[in-house]
Amino acid sequence: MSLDVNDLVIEIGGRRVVDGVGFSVAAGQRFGLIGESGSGKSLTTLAILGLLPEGATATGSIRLDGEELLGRPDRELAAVRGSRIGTVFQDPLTALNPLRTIGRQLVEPLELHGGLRRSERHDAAVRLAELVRLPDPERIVGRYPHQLSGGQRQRVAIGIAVACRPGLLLADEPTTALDVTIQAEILALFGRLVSETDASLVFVTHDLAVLSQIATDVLVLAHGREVESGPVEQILAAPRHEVTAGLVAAARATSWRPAEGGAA
Ligand SMILES: Nc1ncnc2c1ncn2[C@@H]1O[C@H](COP(=O)(O)OP(=O)(O)OP(=O)(O)O)[C@@H](O)[C@H]1O
Repeated sequence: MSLDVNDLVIEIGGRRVVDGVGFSVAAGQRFGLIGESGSGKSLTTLAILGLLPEGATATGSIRLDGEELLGRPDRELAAVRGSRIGTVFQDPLTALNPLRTIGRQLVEPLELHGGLRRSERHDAAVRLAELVRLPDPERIVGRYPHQLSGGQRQRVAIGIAVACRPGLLLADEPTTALDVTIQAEILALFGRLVSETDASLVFVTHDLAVLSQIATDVLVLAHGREVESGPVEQILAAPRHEVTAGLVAAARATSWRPAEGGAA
C-alpha cells in the first residue's frame, strides 16, 4: 500500500509545529522518519492516522493508495485505522486495556473489521499469539497485560497491529521503552512480519542505529521541517546536514547491534 504525504502543515495554538513535510512510501517499502525530540515525527504520524490532538489543524495532503485521508470524517478514518493501517506505539502498557485478556485484545481488530465470529475467537487469538512468538500461546491468551513482561506486551501490541493484515504499518519508537536485548528481538520480529505480510512501513525513531536495521530510506526532520532525505546507507555514510551528522555520531556511539538472523 503506498503512502504520499505532501506539504503537510500542522499548527497548534497558532504555532507551526510541522512545516511543509512531504515524503512517499511505495508499496512494500520500509521508510523511516527520524529527528530529535520535538522535531514533529509523532504529530506527522498522528496526522496520517487522523488522531491529532484537540486544537491541532492540518493542511496539505495525505494519500493512501491515492485516496486522500486528510479532512475525511472521523468515522471513515476509524475504519481505516486497524484495518488498512496497523500501529505500534512506544509504551505497550498504555496501548493495552488492563481489564481485558490478551486474547480478547489480539482479536479485537478482527471483530471490528473482519467480522470474526465468537466461536472463532479463541483459535484466532492463539494463531496471532503464535505469529508474534509469545510463549505458551494457549495459556497466554487468557492472561492480562500486567501478567506479561514489557517485551511480551509489545509482542501483543504488534499482534494487534498486524491482525487484519494492514497494507501499512506505522511504528512510533516501538522499541524505545524496552531493555536493550529485548529491543533487538522485537525489531527482528517486526522486520519479519513486515516482510511476510508485504506491508509498507513507516518507522519513527530518534535512533539511526535502530532505523538502519529496519528501514531502507529515511527523512530527517528538525523543528518540523525536512532537513534531508535519502537511502539510510547514504545518509549514514555522508550526512549533509549538521542535525543528521549529530544523529550519525550518536548511532556510531551505540554499541548495540541486533541479533543476527533474527532472534524473533
Ligand atoms: N498536544 C500538543 N499541544 C501543544 N504542542 C504540542 C502537542 N503535541 C506536540 N506539540 C509540539 O509539537 C512539536 C512536535 O512534537 P512531536 O511530538 O511531533 O515531536 P517528536 O519529534 O515526535 O518528539 P518526541 O521524539 O519527543 O516524541 C513539539 O514542539 C511539541 O512541543
